[in-house]
Amino acid sequence: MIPGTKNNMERNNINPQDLTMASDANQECFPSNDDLPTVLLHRLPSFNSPLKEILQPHFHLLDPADSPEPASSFLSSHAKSVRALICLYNTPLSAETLRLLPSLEFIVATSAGVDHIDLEECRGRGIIMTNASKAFAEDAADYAVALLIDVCRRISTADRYVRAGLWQVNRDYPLGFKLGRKRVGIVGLGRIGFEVGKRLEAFGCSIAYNSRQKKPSVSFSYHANVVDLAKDNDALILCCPLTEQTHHIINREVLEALGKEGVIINVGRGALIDEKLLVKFLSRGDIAGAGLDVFENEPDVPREVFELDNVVLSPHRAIFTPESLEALNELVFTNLKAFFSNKASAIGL
Ligand SMILES: O=CC(=O)O
Repeated sequence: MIPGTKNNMERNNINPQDLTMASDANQECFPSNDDLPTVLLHRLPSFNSPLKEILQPHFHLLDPADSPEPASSFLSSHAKSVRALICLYNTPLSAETLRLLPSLEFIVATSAGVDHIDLEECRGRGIIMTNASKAFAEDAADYAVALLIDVCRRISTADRYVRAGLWQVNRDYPLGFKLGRKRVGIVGLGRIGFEVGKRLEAFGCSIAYNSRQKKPSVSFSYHANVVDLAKDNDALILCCPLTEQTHHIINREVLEALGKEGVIINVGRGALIDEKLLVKFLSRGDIAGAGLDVFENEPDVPREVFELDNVVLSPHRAIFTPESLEALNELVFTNLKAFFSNKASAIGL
């Protein structure tokens, strides 16, 4: 266990059973330094992480950035021994890079979304992969709800109004909309979507969702397609992964179905929405507003939305808090330990 993380484990519902197995495994499987499994830290040079210090005593950790060699030649000399890879945040992981790693069995993605990883290559080779939604779900869900409240009640706009000294000039600041009793449709009911639903139920909203399959254990109402979900709800919250099937899942038909009073919140990926079209709908008042944490070409944001008071913008930060990052470190450590102790069932997905 990583010291000082007990509170986070409780907060993030990491199963202590997993950790027990992982620490037993530590004693069983890593008797000497020579036997440590080789784990590659795959990261853009700008990404740093305390994971390195945490993992170094337990694994033979390779970080190409530590070597004077260029990353490509570093990989050709060390790649054969790599059994696990940590893909830090959205560092692209192509089929070409994966093919340099013939012994790779396990990928630990430190992100919730894995659209930057060549999944077809992973599937073809039977490489096991975990993502980090378990560590990030609660914070991402809080943020999605915060964006929805902000758009409905015009909080960011009100802040700008007060700071600009407009309150003194005009006391008639326009009213926002009540959130309670609104109908909210969640697109993608994974860990994050489910946490969003739980939170909004407590606000008195009715919750519906669309996902690939109906979830038998969930009481929210299921819609098999997103157009119907949009038609029947006041707001859509996007929490699904970006795949070929979900690219531009929010298209003209969905935006028209959502209608003039509708609000859209995106904490998934920018390309879930046809962004150019969204800008048109927002500018013309064909939907009521949007809260966007993600964009199609980050960090570029369409300039037209800067002028729009019905849009709340955020720089892809929904998942991040110091607490979620600590939970992420715990999760990565636990999963690697579980994997290398042949206790794949203990991997926290
Ligand atoms: O957007 C963030 C993530 O996918 O982790």
